[in-house]
Amino acid sequence: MAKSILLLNGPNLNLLGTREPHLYGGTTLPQLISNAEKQASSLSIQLESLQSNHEGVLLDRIHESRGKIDVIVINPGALTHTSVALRDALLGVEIPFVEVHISNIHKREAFRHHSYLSGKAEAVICGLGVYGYEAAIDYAAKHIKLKEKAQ
Ligand SMILES: O=C(O)[C@@H]1C=C(O)[C@@H](O)[C@H](O)C1
Repeated sequence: MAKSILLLNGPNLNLLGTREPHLYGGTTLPQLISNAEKQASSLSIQLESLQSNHEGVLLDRIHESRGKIDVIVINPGALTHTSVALRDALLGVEIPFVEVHISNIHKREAFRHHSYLSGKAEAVICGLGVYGYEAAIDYAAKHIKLKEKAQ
């Protein structure tokens, strides 16, 4: 079965490009997804993606990924700081994940400094702008290839 990455973006990330560009930059979500698809393809890895403003939709997509997705790259948006359910879903399907934040959450309001996911992530990338997604996908691909070699 082809190796695959699921790229998840949480609430308000559909506004990328116009949302607080001093924090999140000018790249739109469609541009970001297109770049990610091209990068994954160059690494011979399938990429699926979903953005949702609804926690349950993200949870359902994670559940559906069990046994089908090799690594999840997720920017949970504000759910980072609030959602035990999202942490439980990721742990529940036993799929390794990489956490991405466009901004440096540790340089922002105190309520953004805590993540319910970071303690279980393979890696946490924040503050690199949208390049963080490129780094995360590169890391995820390496994780997949290392796992293939070990088998
Ligand atoms: O930097 C980001 O990508 C994260 C995106 C959001 O929407 C915020 O709620 C997070 O606090 C930070």
